[in-house]
Amino acid sequence: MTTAAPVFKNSIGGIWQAAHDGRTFPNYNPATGELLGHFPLSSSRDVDDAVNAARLAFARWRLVPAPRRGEILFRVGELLSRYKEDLARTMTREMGKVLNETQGDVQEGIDMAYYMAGEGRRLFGYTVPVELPNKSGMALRDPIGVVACITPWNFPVAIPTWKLFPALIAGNTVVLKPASDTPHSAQRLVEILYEAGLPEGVVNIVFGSGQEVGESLIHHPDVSVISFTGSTESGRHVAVEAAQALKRVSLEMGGKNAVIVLEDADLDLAVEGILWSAYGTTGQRCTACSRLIVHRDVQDRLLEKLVPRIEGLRLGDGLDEQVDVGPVINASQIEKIHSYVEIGAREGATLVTGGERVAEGELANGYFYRPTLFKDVRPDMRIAQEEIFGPVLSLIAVDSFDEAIAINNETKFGLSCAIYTQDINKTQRAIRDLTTGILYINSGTTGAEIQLPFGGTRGTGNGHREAGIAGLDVFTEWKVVYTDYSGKLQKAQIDN
Ligand SMILES: NC(=O)C1=CN([C@@H]2O[C@H](COP(=O)(O)OP(=O)(O)OC[C@H]3O[C@@H](n4cnc5c(N)ncnc54)[C@H](OP(=O)(O)O)[C@@H]3O)[C@@H](O)[C@H]2O)C=CC1
Ligand SMILES: O=C(O)CCC(=O)C(=O)O
Repeated sequence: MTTAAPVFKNSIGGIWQAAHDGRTFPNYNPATGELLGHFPLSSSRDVDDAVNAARLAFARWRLVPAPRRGEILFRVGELLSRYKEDLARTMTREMGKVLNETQGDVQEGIDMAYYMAGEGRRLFGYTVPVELPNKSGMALRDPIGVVACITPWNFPVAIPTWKLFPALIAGNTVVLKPASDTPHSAQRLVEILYEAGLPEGVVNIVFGSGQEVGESLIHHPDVSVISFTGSTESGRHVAVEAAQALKRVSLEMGGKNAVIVLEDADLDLAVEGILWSAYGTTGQRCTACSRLIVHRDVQDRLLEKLVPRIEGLRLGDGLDEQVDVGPVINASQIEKIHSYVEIGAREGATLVTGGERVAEGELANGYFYRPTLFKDVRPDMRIAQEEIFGPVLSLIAVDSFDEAIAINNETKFGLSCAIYTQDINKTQRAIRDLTTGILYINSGTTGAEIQLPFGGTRGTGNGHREAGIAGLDVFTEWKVVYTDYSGKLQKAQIDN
């Protein structure tokens, strides 16, 4: 017996509803090709409704005391914990990464919920002395208004929570536009928010394309803040368009992250870090390692240990617990990955392993790509400079620590970086000289924690950070309050 794929709806003003014109788009499993459901293919009319609902809800939500807002987020954390397994399976089905990674993705949402719930009882401002007697000065955080959150497919729960929860605790309301490749995970997240007691309209979700829903959101006059994660191309476009209306924009975009292995490194430790940073999530993390900068003295020994481990990675459906590496997200992504492999070969890099699509047996209906390693890569090659977002690693041999640092710093991105060495002096110099948002010493380039700021230098972003206290800066406006309780015009006020 076959059951029809379910049809999902937008949530606007707390009511689940179809798109105005009733259009839908399908959602498929990238490992099997199975049809998972249909989601509204929304238009600017649906965006108008959602922004209007968020605008109306803002008038009330900003007045809810922050500790009460925090209690709702705490309940969200509890519900996410309760549904963790189910959510992880939903995510693996629509996105492909293996179950322990999708569990980790949900866990980041849980961590963020509890963390921001705590912020509800802090939201620290500060007081400082002012120049006159009987006068005080303080700075406090105000919410801004309606926030548009535009999110990618690689962290379908975690990344929305990194945006939603700080926005909400600060008293803003939200319209979420999730990636078209992972609508179901986002739909479940919004259901959970309402189950936790969020008032109607405080979070709205509108499904549909970047071209239509995304564009309408970034141009909407009542959207005050745009928080975007995705490609450099889309992020730049969002920033340019939003600049016309002087909207606040936070961008989190690509990476070309390196693992640096120095001549004194513990190579077994390095192999573990490289393997999971380069091929975990099938290389589809903005923090994934795609450059391996290795001191020439240890290159051969490292390859001897690393290559068999790469070739031993098991590809398959992420729901199977024996599988290490799931599919890539969709057809255009697998074409992009393969085109970069061809570019690498043309540029003169040596293919050590991988370099092909796998479509045999159980893998026939999915988008599987063999974990790939190039060596003899020069730092100026396109495979060493451009974000591929797939399981492709480029080894660049160097002769010194200084050369490794310089090569790391010479890409247009600067998100994360790892260095393997036993030399404390070199780790200190690495901390000083690597221009990176996140530095890992003796562990891989992935594994960010939500209590610390997340984001990068150069073209990775536009200077903002997500998570930690810094994550609140995007969603709050500083307000300064002076109170004069002297009851008279003071001399220094006249002198000024
Ligand atoms: N830094 C990161 O974490 C990520 C980086 N990437 C990079 O991006 C590449 C392409 O991935 P892709 O998903 O296409 O990334 P996009 O930048 O196209 O998508 C990210 C989000 O932006 C939306 N969007 C697309 N165009 C617009 C627009 N004009 N206005 C407003 N919103 C828009 C998308 O909607 P829709 O899904 O409907 O197109 C999605 O919700 C990857 O190969 C990788 O290099 C991708 C994902 C995450
Ligand atoms: O690797 C991590 O720790 C976080 C990765 C991430 O958020 C991303 O790839 O977008």
